[in-house]
Amino acid sequence: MNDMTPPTREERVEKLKGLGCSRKRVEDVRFTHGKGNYVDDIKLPGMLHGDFVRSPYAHARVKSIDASAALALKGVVAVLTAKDLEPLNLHWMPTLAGDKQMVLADGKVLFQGQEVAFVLAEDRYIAADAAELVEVEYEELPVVTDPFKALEPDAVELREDLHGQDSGVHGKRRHHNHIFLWEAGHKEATEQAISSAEVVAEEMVYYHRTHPCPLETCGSVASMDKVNGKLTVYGTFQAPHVVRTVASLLSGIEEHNIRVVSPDIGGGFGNKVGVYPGYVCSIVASIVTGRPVKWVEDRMENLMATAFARDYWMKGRISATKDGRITGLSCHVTADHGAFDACADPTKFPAGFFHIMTGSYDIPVAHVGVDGVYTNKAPGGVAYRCSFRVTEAAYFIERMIEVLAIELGMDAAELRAKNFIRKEQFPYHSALGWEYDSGDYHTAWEKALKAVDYEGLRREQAERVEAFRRGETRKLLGIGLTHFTEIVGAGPVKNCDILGMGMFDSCEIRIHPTGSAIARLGTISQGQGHATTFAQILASEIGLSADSITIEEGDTDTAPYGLGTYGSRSTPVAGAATAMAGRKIRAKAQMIAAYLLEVHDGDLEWDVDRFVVKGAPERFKTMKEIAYAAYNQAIPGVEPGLEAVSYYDPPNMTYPFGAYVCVMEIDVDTGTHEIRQFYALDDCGTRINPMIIEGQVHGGLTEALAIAMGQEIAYDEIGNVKTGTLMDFFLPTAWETPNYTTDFTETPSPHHPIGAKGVGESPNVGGVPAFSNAVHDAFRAFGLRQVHMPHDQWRIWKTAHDLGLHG
Ligand code: PCD
Ligand SMILES: [Cu+]
Repeated sequence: MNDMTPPTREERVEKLKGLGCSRKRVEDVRFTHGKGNYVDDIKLPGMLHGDFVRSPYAHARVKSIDASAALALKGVVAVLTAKDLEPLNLHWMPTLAGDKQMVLADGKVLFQGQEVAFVLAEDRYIAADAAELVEVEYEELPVVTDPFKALEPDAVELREDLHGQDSGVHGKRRHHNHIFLWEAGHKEATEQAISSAEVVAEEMVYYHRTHPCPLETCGSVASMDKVNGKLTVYGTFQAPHVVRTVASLLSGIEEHNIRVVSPDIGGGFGNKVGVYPGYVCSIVASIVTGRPVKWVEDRMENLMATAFARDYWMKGRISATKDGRITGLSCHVTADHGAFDACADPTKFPAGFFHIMTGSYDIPVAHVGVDGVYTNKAPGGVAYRCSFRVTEAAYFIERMIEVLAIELGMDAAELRAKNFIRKEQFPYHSALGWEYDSGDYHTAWEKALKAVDYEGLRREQAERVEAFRRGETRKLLGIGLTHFTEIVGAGPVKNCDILGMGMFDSCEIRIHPTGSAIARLGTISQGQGHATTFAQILASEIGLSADSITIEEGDTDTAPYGLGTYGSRSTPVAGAATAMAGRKIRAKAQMIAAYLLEVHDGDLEWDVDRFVVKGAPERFKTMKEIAYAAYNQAIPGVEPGLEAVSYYDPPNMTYPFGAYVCVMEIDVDTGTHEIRQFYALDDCGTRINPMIIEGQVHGGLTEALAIAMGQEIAYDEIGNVKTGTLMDFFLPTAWETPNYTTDFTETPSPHHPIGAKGVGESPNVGGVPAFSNAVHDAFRAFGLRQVHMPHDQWRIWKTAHDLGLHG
């Protein structure tokens, strides 16, 4: 009897494992069984291995390169230098930021670790041995690692190739080491607001240079099939289609003859957005030799030469009335871009979306100017879990708020609440030109403060300060607050592009006759779990269980064109494309169902996994039945098959937000810290998979912890990288990582088809200021205003020392 009972509506919904379900990650079976397929797992017959000779100097002329000893080593096939690439016009390559970058040293080197020669050998070890045997004669030149010194009149000219060029793609260059000045907002109005304000706080906020450091380093395997003229490139690419187009433009090989595959990727975090010399060299080497060529960098190469992030010196001024109403905000950034401007930003925005720097606050006027500067450091400027300089902006405003609170003698939580954009102001137009889609900051803030018992914490903190002053304790208590607004989902093609390619994204769906499906997207997961979550979006749209839907990404021969995964854009853009393609499937399915049920289209309504005749619930066709009919029944006026594709150009970006509180104990004598509590409330609109969101938040917070508390790419004055190994570059383990409490509110995006916003980057954007503000807050009672990150043990100790707390 029971077996005959049809499932209830709830049971049918549950079976879909659609939106809102904490579905287990389908990709993990493969990973936990050691069956992942990463670039380094790819082994092709006859494959050669490449390795770089890299510069030990930060700035030097390359007088000569002698490869004879290397070439004499058994198993060495070739040694490529800039001279070999020059006839192909590949000794330099364009960067994502409209600059150009040497592929191999052309006459000089500009940073330590720069690629000088590419050694090709029968195996990886021979290649490494041979690289040691290449004799390079260098003549050292003066080194500049400080962007302010780089702009002094007598500073050495770094980019001689640009000599005499007083403008670049982003406008005027006012000095030979200057790249651009980019501005937004109203300068005069802002100056006016600040100079006439009752209270002004001014501070230099430095967000240090760091590095995404994914577990898997960058690499590629290029294979030129000379017989049929087809080039296949496997690589750690966050944007495989863009790599295909660029490879075609640079090599002259027609695009249909290039196949780019991003296999499993062991973490991207922005590190794998850019194009690196290793990719170019492996491709050229394969074209020249006709054999597959693999290049995989090691950890030190990864830290030294690929993709730094941040390095922004942000000089800020914020003004307010005596009772704490913000009246203006100004910021001047000196941005250290290293030797080449290879920032991964949309063309129009050389400082990314830094002008989201007014944050969560209703600030009437603002102005920002960003000076890009060349120094003898590695190029990059990648997002590192933050869509295009948003983390710098969030750190800046969240520090400025704290400094203003000190200036006003006001509680920092109250100051924030007083200035939040109010719920009814959305869509909100910011002073720097953004349209925030939706938000409810006060609700999130109140929830957060209540969850941590904010007032109780402040009382405890005050008691602690007293006890410290009485000599009863050596530990201080810091309460780190942050309310951040993110901007993710680039987006609008009219505003955003990479190398001229507009930033839409795509999804193509094929429903199979038995009612299962494959969907392919222009994005590529690097650990985010797209195979799990995109199937969930579709399940809710088309009424087939997520378990019956395969998601495939990363192979340009099969996936529709897309701009890739970074800047938390997959959910806002490709996720929207997925929903829209699903709706096209449903529209056709409705016509088929109408035919099968012999009713008019309009007499049907969608119900979870079926079309039902209105008013006659016993008459329906399930999606499975419809799929079968689509292929096996002649339906007048309807083509066979059930497929759809959607290219989605988002009308706007999405603006996720969050409220974080970090409670930290600091030992004044040792400089050590202990995180007692970390509360993270995220609002990413409609939640697809709460479990994955929680994982994303944990991961992003841990990267934020790393950055705030110790991680850094540091240089000495002659340009040596001091943190080029995991001995010196802080990567937190379970030991350093605290417990996180996650929470949420849900304010859907009004323009996204399912209301979802991105979330992957939010915890980093909000996390860094929360950790840093906790350190600052612990010392507030003793007069600390601003101290630079990372807050490692030594720097915290030094802060205590400089404040006279060591007696
Ligand atoms: N509402 C919502 C949202 C979202 N989600 C989910 O979550 C994730 C994420 O998302 P998103 O936010 O959209 O993002 P995407 O695009 O996907 O991704 C990207 C990001 O992601 C993150 N995360 C991660 N994880 C992992 N594991 N790994 C990795 O690598 C990574 N990375 C990082 C980064 S850094 Mo950049 O690149 O810097 O710009 S950006 C980034 C996915 O899965 C999705 O689906 C859900 O569920 N819901
Ligand atoms: Cu960023």
